[in-house]
Amino acid sequence: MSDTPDILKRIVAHKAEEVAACKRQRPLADLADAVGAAGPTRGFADALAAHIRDGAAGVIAEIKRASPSRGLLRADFRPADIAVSYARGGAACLSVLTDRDFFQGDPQHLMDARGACALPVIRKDFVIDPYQIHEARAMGADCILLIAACLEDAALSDFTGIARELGMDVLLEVHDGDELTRALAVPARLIGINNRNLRTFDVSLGITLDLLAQVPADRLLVTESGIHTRDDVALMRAHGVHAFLVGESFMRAEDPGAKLAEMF
Ligand SMILES: O=C(O)c1ccccc1NCC(=O)[C@H](O)[C@H](O)COP(=O)(O)O
Repeated sequence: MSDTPDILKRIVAHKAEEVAACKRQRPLADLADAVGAAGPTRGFADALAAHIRDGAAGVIAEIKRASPSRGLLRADFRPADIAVSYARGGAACLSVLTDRDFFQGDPQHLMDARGACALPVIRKDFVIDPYQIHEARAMGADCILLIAACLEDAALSDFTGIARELGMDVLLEVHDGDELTRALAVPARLIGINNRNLRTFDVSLGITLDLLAQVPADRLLVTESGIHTRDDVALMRAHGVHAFLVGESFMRAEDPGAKLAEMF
């Protein structure tokens, strides 16, 4: 794929234009009312931890129509129905893509999914500006994703603080040892190790296995991407990794929640 090597750069550059347009349309001050009306958060990290404490896997089940690496994943795409199916299948939390241009996502997908069940939801997008954190809460999100590869140290720390002030958890995502070192300097409870290299799209579960020893016990490690089989789940759990973020395998299944129950 000719456009893969710079996909993260392209997404971030595009995101800056998108955020600037959103700010013009709906200034931060206007978001405050929606943030106030959003109601309490549902406790994303707590829900994951509770599943694991009970001996189960903590599954963050993803709702995404398409991705840059895989193209269209699901033609029959109804976020509310998928959310209900995931809740029935035993998910601890939901992840909903809100990026329109690269994932065919939409903020409405998050609102529909969250409205259809009682599960906490992470806004899965490329956060590069505090505006998006307020926007996330305004649309109901209980957690945001921060990607170490997209943000300087100061932003990782500041954005985590803003999310916490708004009552949200943060899933701080890394892909290598340097990013993990930077992430551990930030008081985010959830550390995501993405098995997918977001620049080349290579996926290897070895990324989690190589880095997991460096994650202290007071952080909750989430393995992300490339989990497709019961063997993948068993491999991770045998290494003490009990929290998972899974998208593609569920999205390609006719009944995503049944697929979740079967794999976990
Ligand atoms: O998946 C992509 O193509 C992608 C490209 C650029 C940035 C992020 C991308 N994916 C986000 C994710 O990492 C996954 O949605 C998530 O971890 C679930 O992975 P999977 O189970 O493999 O769908």
